[in-house]
Amino acid sequence: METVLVARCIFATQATPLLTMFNIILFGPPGSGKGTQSEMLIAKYGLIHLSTGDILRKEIAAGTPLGLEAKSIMDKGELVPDEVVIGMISSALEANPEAKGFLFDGFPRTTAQASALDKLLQLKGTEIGIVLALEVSEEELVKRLLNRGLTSGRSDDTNEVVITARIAEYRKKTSAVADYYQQFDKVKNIQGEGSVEEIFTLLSNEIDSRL
Ligand SMILES: Nc1ncnc2c1ncn2[C@@H]1O[C@H](COP(=O)(O)OP(=O)(O)O)[C@@H](O)[C@H]1O
Ligand SMILES: [Mg+2]
Repeated sequence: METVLVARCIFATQATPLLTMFNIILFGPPGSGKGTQSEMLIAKYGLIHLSTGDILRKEIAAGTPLGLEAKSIMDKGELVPDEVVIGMISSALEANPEAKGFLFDGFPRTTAQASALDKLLQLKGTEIGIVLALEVSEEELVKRLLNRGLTSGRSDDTNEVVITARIAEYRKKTSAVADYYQQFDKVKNIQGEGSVEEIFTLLSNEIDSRL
């Protein structure tokens, strides 16, 4: 027992070690801070970051057939078909057999994706540990996304019509994902307005309480 505690203290000065696999969904509307907080969380907990948006944008940049198909959908602020993103996540899970845990960002975006993810994780003998849902007002979301559009190079961030369509798509199809995980008592709502550090502390405290 003592040895374990000492080992934990040594590790704690660098990163918080995960003793068993722990998987997190960072949930919230576009612009709620998922990407920002993900970078900090993966560094702290040694998780593998799986952002379907980032993977799709890489496909677009590489000019692959998948990227071409995805671009026309994403430019309208709509969701890429379930089977496409589920396939991407399935490959990413297979490509990281040694992972201590995964941080899902921007996925699942529909309840069909959520139940597919549960099945994929079950096959690996693991599950979602917690769904952290960032709450941000619509006014603040639009402000942040337009601001991100000034530097992100993302065409879907520069047009307010597309931004509004993405938020509407979130309310129509994605918010139900929180209800899906609520039935398993896995959702924790987090105040997503405030400084990046304040929000990071709230997220970390929730994770630490479940480890
Ligand atoms: N706590 C925060 N306060 C203000 N702006 C933030 C905060 N967190 C993120 N942002 C900004 O909001 C925009 C969207 O954040 P991002 O992390 O990309 O969101 P998401 O991945 O959920 O779409 C970015 O320009 C980012 O710099
Ligand atoms: Mg993002």
